[in-house]
Amino acid sequence: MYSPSTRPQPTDLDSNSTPDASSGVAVSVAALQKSFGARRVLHDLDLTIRPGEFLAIVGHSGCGKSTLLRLLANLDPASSGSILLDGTPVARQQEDLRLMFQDARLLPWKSVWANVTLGLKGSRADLRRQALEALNSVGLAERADDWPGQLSGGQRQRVALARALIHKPRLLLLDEPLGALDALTRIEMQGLIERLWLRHGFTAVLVTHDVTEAVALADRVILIEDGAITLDQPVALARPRERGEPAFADLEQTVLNRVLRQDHQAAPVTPPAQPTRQQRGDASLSAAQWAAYPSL
Ligand SMILES: Nc1ncnc2c1ncn2[C@@H]1O[C@H](COP(=O)(O)OP(=O)(O)OP(=O)(O)O)[C@@H](O)[C@H]1O
Repeated sequence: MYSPSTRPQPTDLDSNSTPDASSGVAVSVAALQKSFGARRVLHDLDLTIRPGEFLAIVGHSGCGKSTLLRLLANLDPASSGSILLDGTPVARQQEDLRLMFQDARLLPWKSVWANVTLGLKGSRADLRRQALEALNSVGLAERADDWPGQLSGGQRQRVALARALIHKPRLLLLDEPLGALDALTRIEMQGLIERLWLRHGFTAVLVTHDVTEAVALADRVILIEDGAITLDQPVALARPRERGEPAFADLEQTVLNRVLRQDHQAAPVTPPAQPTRQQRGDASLSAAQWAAYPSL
């Protein structure tokens, strides 16, 4: 086990490691606001991320997690406020960051290795060498000449990860990248992302619905609620983290309780009128089932 402050040296992880373990970018967000027409999604959001930090963002659907990520990536303009990467407006730091989404977004008519080197310039031999190196770091070098359609969902996400990392980003933005994967593949991918983050030292921002995933990976978990950050929870657990350990479970519960409390504090909503049995056309329900209808 190693603590967050004593990252393993690259050579502890594998022989292809990049030596710089502190190459992440500092992110500084101040008084950030974003509205879509009359709908105000983010308001007066302040956030500082340390170089090399792993931050997870959780929150209810529609709270503005992806919106914040898109602003950090400069894909959308903020309504007001500022986003600085190492003190420079994000618009001028595009080369420093890469994004990864829930779907791998690979070009189906290009081979796996050609997908990985998209946007890179160089001789074919050099690009292929770089692609093989990147694919090797995600355990997929032997699939370099396959087509994306021949890969599983998890393998496609590995290729997307290789495609992001080949650019040596200083900031990696992850928008629910494991959301479509089965539970086992998801845990394997979490381990891979953690190892690559430890090796390369980039700053990572992960949007996730999965509180366990957030606590497993992040140095800090923030909760967005009503357009602002309402929880900023450090996760000072040694890595790699053991999900079954009491300290892990305690933190997981702390975050989960806070997320769920939003529901209890929300303004009461008038439930829609229940349909009559006749309107629903369902005579097969037992009296007990019918009584429990709202939860069926
Ligand atoms: N381009 C857009 N135009 C109009 N409204 C938008 C646009 N993008 C996002 N929104 C709105 O902003 C709000 C936040 O959306 P966002 O995608 O950031 O939520 P989220 O927290 O990532 O949700 P989820 O967890 O479901 O992905 C939503 O109400 C959404 O409808």
